[in-house]
This record gives sequence, C-alpha cells and structure tokens, in this order.
Amino acid sequence: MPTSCSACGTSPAALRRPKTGHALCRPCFLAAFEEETHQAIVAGQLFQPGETVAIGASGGKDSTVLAHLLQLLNQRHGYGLHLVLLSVDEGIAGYRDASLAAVRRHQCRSGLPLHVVSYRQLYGWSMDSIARHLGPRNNCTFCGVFRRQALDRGALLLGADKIATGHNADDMAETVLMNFLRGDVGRLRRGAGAGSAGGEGAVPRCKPLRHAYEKEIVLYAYFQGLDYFSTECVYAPQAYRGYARALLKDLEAIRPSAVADLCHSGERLSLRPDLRLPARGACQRCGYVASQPLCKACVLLEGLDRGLPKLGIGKHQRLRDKLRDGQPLTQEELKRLGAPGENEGELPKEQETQMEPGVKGADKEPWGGWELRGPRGLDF
Ligand SMILES: Nc1ncnc2c1ncn2[C@@H]1O[C@H](COP(=O)(O)OP(=O)(O)OP(=O)(O)O)[C@@H](O)[C@H]1O
Repeated sequence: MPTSCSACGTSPAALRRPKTGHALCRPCFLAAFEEETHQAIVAGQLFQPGETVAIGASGGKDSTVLAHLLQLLNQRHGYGLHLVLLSVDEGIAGYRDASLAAVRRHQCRSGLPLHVVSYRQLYGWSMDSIARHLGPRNNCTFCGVFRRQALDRGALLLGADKIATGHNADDMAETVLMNFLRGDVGRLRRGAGAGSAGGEGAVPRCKPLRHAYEKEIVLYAYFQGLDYFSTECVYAPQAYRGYARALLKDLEAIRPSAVADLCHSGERLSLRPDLRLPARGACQRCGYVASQPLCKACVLLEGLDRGLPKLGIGKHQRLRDKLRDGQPLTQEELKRLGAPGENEGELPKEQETQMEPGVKGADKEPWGGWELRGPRGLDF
C-alpha cells in the first residue's frame, strides 16, 4: 500500500519533506512550500506595496525558484510589487554564459523584464582575466566583493527599492559556520539576518528563501518543471565555503536538523554591547559603502590595475602602507602581492583585445609598467 499524503489524506505521497519529515503528494507539497514562503515574506515585512524589487537572477535553482515564487505570490496575494530580473555577468566562460542563457529562457517564459550588468562594463575586468593573474586561489574573494557591488549598481540603475536574492537555509547555515570558523564577528552579525538595510550606495536586501531547505527548493523546481542551470562555478572548488559545506553535510547526516539549528544559532547570536565594529562610511573613490577610506572593491581593483593582484587580499596592511607612502617594495614583497615574474608582464588577452576606451582601467599602464610609482593621495 503506498503511503497517503499526510495533508489531504487522499492522494498517494510523492515525497517525504526533508524539513518536516511529512509524507506529501505533489500538490500539497507545492501548496505548503508556497504558503511558507508567503508567511516568511509577511512575517519579515520584506516588501511594501508599490516597491520595485530587483531579483538577483543567476540562472541557478535558488534564484529561478525565487523569481517564480515572487511572481506567483505577487499575483496571488496582491503584494503590488514591480518585479525585475537583475543578472550580473562575471565573465566566467563555460559557467556564467550558460547560466545567463537559463535566465533569458526564464525571462521569455515569465515576461519579467531583465537587466544584465557585467564586471567588464563596471570594472574593466572579467573574472577569467582576474583568475589568469591571480592563479587558482582567492578568486571567490574578488567575485564576491564585485558581485555585491554590481548587484547594487544594477539595482540603482533600475531604480529598485530592494534586492531579493535566492539565499536558502543551507547557504545561511554555511555562512554562519564559515564566519564562526574564521572568527569573523562583523560578518557573523550581518550574515545571519533576513537582509541588510542599505545606505551609502547599497540597496536594501532581503532573502525570502532563507528558511527554505536546499533539497526542498530542488524538489519544488522539479515538480514545477522549472528550467535552471546547475553546474558548479569553475572557480568554486578552491573556495573555503566548500569546506564549510562539506562539514555541514556531515553534520546533517548525524543530525538532520543541523541546517535549521545553525540558522537559529546565527539569528540568536548576540555580541557584547561594548564590542566595537568598524563604522560604515562612504568610499573616498567611488562613494560605495566602506568601513575603510576605500571600499574593498576599489582596493582589489587598485591591486589589479597595478599588477599586484594580491594587494587587497590577506594581511598586507604593512605593504599597503608602504605603497601609500610611496616607498619602494622589495622583489620579495612584490612577489607576495602577486606581481608577475619577468616573462609574465603582458596584459591578459581579454584586456588587450577587448578593452574599450572609456572603460574603467583602459587608460592604466599595461602590466609592463608596474614598477611602483607611489600612489597619489591613496589611502588604503
Ligand atoms: N551572477 C549573479 N547575478 C545575479 N544574482 C546573483 C548572481 N550570483 C548570485 N546571485 C544571487 O545571489 C544568490 C546566492 O548566490 P550563490 O552564489 O550562493 O548561488 P546559489 O546558492 O547557487 O544560488 P542559485 O541557485 O540561485 O545560483 C542567488 O540565489 C542570486 O539571487
């Protein structure tokens, strides 16, 4: 005898919900998942009527399900939202080009407007050209910092009031674990919540799927027949997040509620009231939110444009100070900052052939001219 659906009691169950253990038929699962997302939106007061919401659309399962659900719930419950798909093209051949094709297919089916911004337009660098200089490690640092800002810049161009991203409960739990393991108190506080408030060039963000289990998102996409792209980014295997993910999977095998428990821990975490966290201000160069005189994206770009791609990564404050003060760096110090060796001083192919006049970075000296000219009024 097949198990009956525990909600309607009539149809045979099609799945056991990973989150609750309930056996449900397809329509009851879809209805429960949609209702829970609606409740999360209402309880968290994520949107106000009349708002323009830019949905961060990567073409993956989470953002595809998010876009589908927001469109459906907006109609069903009359949220009064103006929804727009916003994609960032990081310039990762074989990955983002294919996932953007999935976003375009979603756009055609849904009729939602789509806006694409690219790293090359915004920064003069694609991730592939950055990776050629940086090597296999730390690419996710560049990509994460640039993407955060690119989403804000795209949303501002669209006049969006809010950015909604597809972060799910597993992403949230991984982030809590990763920041805890790194002792990153500031991010622990920021990363665990429902979103961020915005200000200084940043648009308020929300994560309507942050309580949804990844496995249930996959099931929802499957039962709805949604078309999404599901290959891992070519640079992801080197990322620290991957280790947090593997650890989380091991924990989940022992204790199935590990994802929800970690999310809960992240939300309940409180910091000592006297703990001083860096104050938020505006970047002196681009005006974007920063806790230093320059925002992280500008420091990373400065390193790239100088041929010192590791300038903005890790604990190189002493070397950044030397640069700021116009002091020459030793060969050893240059090497630590990722300066190219004797035969590596040419521009990456893409930069040489595709850089357009007027694109940020196009007028910088090529890599051959990277001997240090002391920054002019630069303050890292
Ligand atoms: N290139 C991008 N363009 C627009 N939004 C993005 C992009 N990359 C990520 N996002 C947003 O950030 C969320 C979390 O991104 P992450 O890289 O963790 O991908 P993910 O968990 O695999 O999600 P997805 O399945 O949607 O790709 C995505 O759901 C999406 O809303």
